[in-house]
Parts: sequence; C-alpha cells; structure tokens
Amino acid sequence: MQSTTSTLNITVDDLSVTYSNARLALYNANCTVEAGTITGLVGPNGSGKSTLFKSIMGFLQPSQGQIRVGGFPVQKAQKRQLMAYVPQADEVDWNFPINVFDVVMMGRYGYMNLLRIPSAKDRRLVMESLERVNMSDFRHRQIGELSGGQKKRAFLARALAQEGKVILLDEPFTGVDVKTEKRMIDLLMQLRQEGHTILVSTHDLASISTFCDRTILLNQTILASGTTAETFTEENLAMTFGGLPVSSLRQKSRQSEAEV
Ligand SMILES: Nc1ncnc2c1ncn2[C@@H]1O[C@H](COP(=O)(O)OP(=O)(O)OP(=O)(O)O)[C@@H](O)[C@H]1O
Repeated sequence: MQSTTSTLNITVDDLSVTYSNARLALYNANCTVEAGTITGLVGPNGSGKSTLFKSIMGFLQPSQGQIRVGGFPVQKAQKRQLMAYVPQADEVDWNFPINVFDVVMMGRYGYMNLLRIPSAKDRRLVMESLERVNMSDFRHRQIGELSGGQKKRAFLARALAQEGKVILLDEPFTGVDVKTEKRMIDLLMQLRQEGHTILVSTHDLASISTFCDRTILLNQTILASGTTAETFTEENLAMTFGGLPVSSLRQKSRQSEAEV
C-alpha cells in the first residue's frame, strides 16, 4: 500500500457502471493513472468520462470491479481527503447564493468539525488557492455572476484548498479562452511538480500532447492507455471516435479473407 505522503496512483480494475435506468455507461474498464503524472482522459460525448470521475470520487457505486486511490478503496481515500474534484459546469447550481470565497472554503469542510468554523490556516489556504488561479479580486462575487472561465478557476481553487494529492478535472477548459487555458495548464504542470497526480478530461485534442504525460482513450471501456507518445495516435483516435477497434477490424478482414 502506498503512503499518503508520496505521490498516489489510481487503479481501475474491471469497472462496470450501470445507471438506475439500466444504461450501461462503462464496462470492464481497466487502467492505471500513474502517480505524479498528468493523464489526459479522451473520448467522445457520452463515452463515460464523467462516469469514471464520479466513480473514482465514490459518488457512483460500480456494478462490478473496484477502484483504488493510493492503494485505498475510494471511500477510505475520500475520508483521508486524497482526491479533489473539479466538476463539469452543468453539475453546479449557479443560482445558489454563495460567494467565491465560500465556494473555495468548501474545499476545507473535510478538515472542519460539524460547526464548520474556519481556522486561520483554512482562511490562509483559501486565499493562497484564490491567488494561484488569479481569482483573489473576485472573492466577494456571487458564483452565478462569474464568466465560464472564472467559474472553472473558482472550482480549481476549491480543489487546491482541499489539498488532495489526486486532482480530477472534468473538462476544465470548456468555455475558457486560450490565455486562461494556457495559465491553467501551467498551473497543472506546477501541481505535477509538487507531487500531485492529475487526471483531466478534455475535448481540446490539440493541447493533449503539450502537457499530458499519459493518455487514456475511453469509449464505454478503456480502449488504450499509456504514454501520450504511444497512445495518442491517429489509429487509436480513429478507433475511439470512429467505432470499432482497428485491431478488431483487421481481425474481421482476416476472417473474411479466410472465408473466401
Ligand atoms: N444520471 C444518469 N442517468 C442515466 N444515464 C446517465 C446518467 N449520467 C450519464 N448517463 C449516460 O451514461 C453515459 C456516459 O455518460 P457520461 O456523462 O459519463 O459521458 P461523458 O464522456 O462525460 O460525456 P460528455 O463528453 O458529453 O461530457 C451516456 O450514455 C449518458 O447518457
């Protein structure tokens, strides 16, 4: 078992997830997110990326298989505050009357008692996290009054305040301008340097090879996973976005050749 002070990996072992409407969102998924890496999670709409994030966070109960974070089952990893999560924008109630400072303070709740009275350390970490994403000046704003990019940065600050060794980001660059995306990527690279393990889903395929050490390709199951150089290939992308695995297509054509 890994220690909580070192970098942590995520192991996904034969994971299947079925929603209550009987929709099978993921089946027999196997992969490892290596400790201390930035790993890109790539797949088309509806391929199961958010489902995988929510399973790693312990928000969804798998119908089969298991996930471990730093060697711990997800519920134990949650209790130890090992993971921090930046959700997709549409999963947040932007009308909820709360300002940016208090959203980021939510990242500290797991360290507080039931009365949730922030300590000096909690306040300091919230301010530092806001500073890191360049959002200090917006701390008194209601979250609903932020732009798309500012909302993403506020939630990234919440994840930083939580001090999770593993950071999961579900499409953090959607609706973000090029300059802000570049700044966020720089910050992710700093966090990797500081020993965080980062799993990030994105539809911005052009940026993957600029900052992801490793890539996981997903379409209801893991189709390929490994270093970005080996995995993020045209062939693999065609398989992920276009339908059947190239290998199975080859196998099929060999079969039909044999049948002729
Ligand atoms: N709460 C739910 N109840 C039932 N089915 C769901 C639910 N959430 C997602 N699904 C289905 O599970 C599958 C995977 O969805 P998921 O949101 O994980 O995909 P995604 O890769 O994150 O998609 P996108 O790129 O569009 O965000 C889809 O077919 C989706 O319709």
